Amino acid sequence: MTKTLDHLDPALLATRADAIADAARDLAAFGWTPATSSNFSMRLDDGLAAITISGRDKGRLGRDDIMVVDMDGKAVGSDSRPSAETGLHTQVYKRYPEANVVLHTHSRTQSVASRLFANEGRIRLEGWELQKAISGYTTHESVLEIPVFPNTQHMPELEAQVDAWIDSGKPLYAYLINGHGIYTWGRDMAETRRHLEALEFLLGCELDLRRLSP
Ligand SMILES: CSC[C@@H](O)[C@@H](O)C(=O)COP(=O)(O)O
Ligand SMILES: [Zn+2]
Repeated sequence: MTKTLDHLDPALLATRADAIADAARDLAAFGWTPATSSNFSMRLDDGLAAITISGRDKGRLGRDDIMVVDMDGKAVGSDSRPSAETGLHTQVYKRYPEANVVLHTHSRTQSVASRLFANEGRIRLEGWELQKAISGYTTHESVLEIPVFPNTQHMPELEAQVDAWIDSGKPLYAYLINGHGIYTWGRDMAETRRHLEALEFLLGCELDLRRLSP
């Protein structure tokens, strides 16, 4: 059955679109969304999410740059093309019912770290106080693993890699895609931004350590 927006409160969509645009403007100002890269979404209900339209300048989003998709990534009530990476967003909503926001950015730090750690397939973070910015982490002594998946333009391949990591029982709070960027999520926009900002900081610290260590 074709889904419609009939049962969706337009005020809810407008609020979510504004929240996405506000966050995107800030992240773009940090320089993390160069050249129309990056994509952002928020869950609307069990079956729908608001997501950025493909190819838009993420630093200048308005309500018209956000559309609705179902959990199969299909456009609902719009002829626009959703983000090319919509499948990675809906995957998070399907795998993590508590997740309501997904943020994907392409910062220089994220991009360089993904290349540097690609051979190891993961970045192991340990000993950093800021790990506690990730929900569920209460001490710098814990180990926070961020996988680095090979990049591909074929989303089902990427989704399969993410599924395999989750199915192996390992915790997943974020992942890098090699030469591409980072995906992270959370219960609300504040938590998700905290995750993203902490990870950006931690990846930068790891890069500095590699640069400075003899
Ligand atoms: C402009 S290059 C980056 C894109 O290929 C992609 O990785 C990206 O993040 C943005 O794609 P989009 O389709 O606008 O959501
Ligand atoms: Zn991307």
